[in-house]
Amino acid sequence: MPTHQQPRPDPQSRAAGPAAGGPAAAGGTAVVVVAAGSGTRLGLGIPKALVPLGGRPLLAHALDGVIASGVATRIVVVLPPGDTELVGVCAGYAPAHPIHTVTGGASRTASVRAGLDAAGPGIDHVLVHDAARCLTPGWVFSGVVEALRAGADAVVPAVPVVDTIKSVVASASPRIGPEIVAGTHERSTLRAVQTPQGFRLGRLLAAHAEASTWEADRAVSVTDDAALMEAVGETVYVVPGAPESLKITTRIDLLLAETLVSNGYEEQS
Ligand SMILES: Nc1ccn([C@@H]2O[C@H](COP(=O)(O)OP(=O)(O)OP(=O)(O)O)[C@@H](O)[C@H]2O)c(=O)n1
Ligand SMILES: C[C@](O)(CO)[C@H](O)COP(=O)(O)O
Repeated sequence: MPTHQQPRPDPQSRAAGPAAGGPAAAGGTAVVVVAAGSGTRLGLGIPKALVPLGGRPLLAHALDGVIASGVATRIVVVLPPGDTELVGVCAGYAPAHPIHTVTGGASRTASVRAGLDAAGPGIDHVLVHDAARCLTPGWVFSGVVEALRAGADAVVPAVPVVDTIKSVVASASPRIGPEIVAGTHERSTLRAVQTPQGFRLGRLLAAHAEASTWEADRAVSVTDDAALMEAVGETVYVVPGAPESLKITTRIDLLLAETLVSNGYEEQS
């Protein structure tokens, strides 16, 4: 069944939280929020997680969403090296919601690895979430956790692709145009993948360990954790994502996010 035709889960079901458990939920669920990126494409000269949205840093919106979802037994935030401000944002959630902070690396994959190392004892499942997807609704977190509890070792939320996607190669006549089309993908099979991506912690750690032995160019082309799981032969399940779970990458994304916040989307999620 296409993901977009699946029913939207009842938001009340998230109140069950991690203790409710299921066949595959013996231990806790850690949420690793990766927030160590520099925000080069946004171009505001400050780490993206610190950029204000509706007057509060992106990271605060992301943490509000994680906490409201009720799925986390432990929250780990991965921060840029040398940060002094985002650590204060995290400290503001204590004592009700203690946030564990660690320093990230030069790539998203390195930052995720640092977060996984801090997942702590008694954790079965981990959700890896981009701080840049700071408006993700709680029902997306719940949907990922439900699939893990039903027995999946890897789960991604996704939405159908609305553009026609083509592969390209370098053109032999750059005077006319730099690239030519090499093929057109069947759109009905394509999904735009979001975060939080959920995993059985041991399996994701094993995939990261395997990836650390790869050649640099292969490792650099990995843009999400699910791709590491795919590369080691794991089955990755897909559950519904949300359009408002956009990744704030460029100025136009920030403008859209400002509009969503000022129209009360967070309160509705
Ligand atoms: N070394 C890195 C790079 C990225 N991220 C995180 O991974 C998520 C997705 O990355 P992206 O949106 O590309 O963020 P930036 O790396 O900050 O953006 P840019 O590439 O424009 O610099 C973000 O929450 C970002 O903070 C991270 O923790 N560590
Ligand atoms: C993980 C991700 O958000 C899934 O869509 C995406 O791959 C991150 O890409 P980025 O280039 O590191 O922002």
